[in-house]
Amino acid sequence: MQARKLSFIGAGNMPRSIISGLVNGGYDPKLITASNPSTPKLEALANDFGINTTQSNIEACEAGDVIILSVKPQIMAPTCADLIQKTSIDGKIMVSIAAGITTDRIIEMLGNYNQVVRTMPNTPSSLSKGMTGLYAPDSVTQVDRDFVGHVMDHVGKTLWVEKDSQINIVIAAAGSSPAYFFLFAQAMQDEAIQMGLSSDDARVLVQQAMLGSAEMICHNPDLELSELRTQVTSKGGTTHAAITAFQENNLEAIVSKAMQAAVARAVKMSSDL
Ligand SMILES: NC(=O)C1=CN([C@@H]2O[C@H](COP(=O)(O)OP(=O)(O)OC[C@H]3O[C@@H](n4cnc5c(N)ncnc54)[C@H](OP(=O)(O)O)[C@@H]3O)[C@@H](O)[C@H]2O)C=CC1
Ligand SMILES: O=C(O)[C@@H]1CCC=N1
Repeated sequence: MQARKLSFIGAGNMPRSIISGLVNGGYDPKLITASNPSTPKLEALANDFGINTTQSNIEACEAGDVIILSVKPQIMAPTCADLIQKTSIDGKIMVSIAAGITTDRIIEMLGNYNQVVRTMPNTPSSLSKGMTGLYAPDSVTQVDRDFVGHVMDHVGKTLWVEKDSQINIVIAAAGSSPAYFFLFAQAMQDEAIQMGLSSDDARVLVQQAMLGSAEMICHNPDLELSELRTQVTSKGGTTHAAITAFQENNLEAIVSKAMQAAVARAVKMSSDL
């Protein structure tokens, strides 16, 4: 697939993760530009990955064929308004990574420009272990869908959804979920420290168990997750005691409530922004 020039508007945590995965995955850094109002993140991106940087969103937009709108949802509207007032976006593919802004709303923010792809990536993209959900309206050609999918394939796996609203499920299950796993890992590390291990030893135990478990899930696609759990759980043993404690304290209900809260927040943001 022919490479195209990518410009990121906003250079915070998420675009940095994508840029890291792209460059480490072989995307030519000379084809990547990022803009940001302050310079420290731009300097770090230029030093670490050799990409082009600018403090001007307009310059970044003019440099790119594919524009990745990477600002916080709350400033997406004024950022888009500024772009369409000061430069032409005709012929460009506009990609949003923002949570809680529907595709229709992005199109509206861009003055009814409908070459828009809505995506929801996550920060493991920095290690090319990301998960990105994508949605595009009928106005976007298959060639352009394929290109945006190809870009995000550089930083992990991709999943196209049929309806814009399903991006909110991607947020709950993958966009936000690295934070759930970090919280779980932190709670385990804290308890192992309480029980008498050093912080470093507690961390290595937790991180290696988490990594190995994730790898087992990936390498055993035909095994249900419940079966992988059963394989660890000896009758009358320690795992059974721990799992019983989780279930008596409604772990499944807590997870369900947390994912529903993420979706509800995205829906609320969509109505406010
Ligand atoms: N973090 C995550 O895990 C994920 C985030 N997202 C989405 O990614 C987007 C960015 O989030 P994230 O990177 O985490 O946010 P950050 O807070 O890390 O970064 C926001 C960046 O936007 C910059 N900025 C502020 N105003 C402007 C402007 N007018 N023009 C250009 N850049 C500006 C800020 O610059 P400065 O430092 O100078 O203020 C900052 O670098 C959001 O829409 C979020 O919903 C999606 C999936 C996952
Ligand atoms: O918390 C947020 O709103 C963003 C979107 C998904 C992850 N971070």
